[in-house]
Amino acid sequence: MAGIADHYDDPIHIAVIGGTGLASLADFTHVANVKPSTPWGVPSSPIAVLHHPSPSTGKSIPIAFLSRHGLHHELAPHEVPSRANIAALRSIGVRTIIAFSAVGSLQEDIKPRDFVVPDQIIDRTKGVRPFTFFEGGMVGHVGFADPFDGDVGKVVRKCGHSLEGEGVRLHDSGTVVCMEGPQFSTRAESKLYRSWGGAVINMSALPEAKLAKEAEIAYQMICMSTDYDCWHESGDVTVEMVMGNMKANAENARRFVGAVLDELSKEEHSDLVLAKHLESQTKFAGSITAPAGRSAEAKSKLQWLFPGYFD
Ligand SMILES: CSC[C@H]1O[C@H](OP(=O)(O)O)[C@H](O)[C@@H]1O
Ligand SMILES: Nc1ncnc2[nH]cnc12
Repeated sequence: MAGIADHYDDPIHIAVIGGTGLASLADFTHVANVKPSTPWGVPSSPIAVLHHPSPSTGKSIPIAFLSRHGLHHELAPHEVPSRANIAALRSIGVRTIIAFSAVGSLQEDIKPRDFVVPDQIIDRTKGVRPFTFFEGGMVGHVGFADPFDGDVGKVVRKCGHSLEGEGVRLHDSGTVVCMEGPQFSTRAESKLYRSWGGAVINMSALPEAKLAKEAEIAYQMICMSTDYDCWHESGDVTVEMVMGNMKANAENARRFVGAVLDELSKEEHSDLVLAKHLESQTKFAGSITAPAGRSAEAKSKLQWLFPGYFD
């Protein structure tokens, strides 16, 4: 692409992971495309570096944008290289991720096109997706009680509420059920998830959120409801339904993400976006394997991801 660099030298602290129907962000200046290669492979798409003027200083803040399913939605949920995505983002300096997801609603009150900022996850993936950086000779156990970052979540909720009345309807909390897919749920499963208190359902929250937690990245998902899955009498979910609602509300989704980026780019949030509150957690969580038991391969991969942690 003319005028777009293939490298970017300054660290980038904030990233957006775009999902179904959100493959780019308008209204930002696209300055570079970077393609970091990681010990876990290459990310889903080139990482676009976008310039965004900080509302408090007017200075340009770089934002990384990664398309979860690839530039043309060619990766199924179980094919998304989440380890490479998270490792690549961390390697360019990212410590805060706003992840966007199209979801089915499991509750009457969460209508198609409503937004939900979830606070919990139920894991219904089937173990076929690589879900940890700690394996093959180095064991690590990070806490995952709160899969989303409370402080980033507060900022996201405030921004969402500021757009209410302009077409945005926001639910402040909810449990996202992450299923394996790619087929949608059976009616019995959908009803079961409702009985468990699930608010919305997708195929993408995991292992992304687990890997972000291991990588000491403050991670918050923004969900946009696109359908009532198959429990509701209004009709079963289809891809047309999902894409139709995504398209119809894409402008609101972009405005929501834009408002969050405006807010996070303010000087007052500089420690938050660097996730200072998470720093070094994984150093301790990942030091359970005694040095004599650490395999050279596992160690070198983790040294790549966490320079200085496991020397
Ligand atoms: C096209 S419907 C199923 C698909 O949509 C969601 O994608 P994303 O979370 O990346 O927005 C869901 O998780 C499935 O991958
Ligand atoms: N009903 C549904 N189930 C799983 N993922 C989805 N993404 C959007 N709608 C969905």
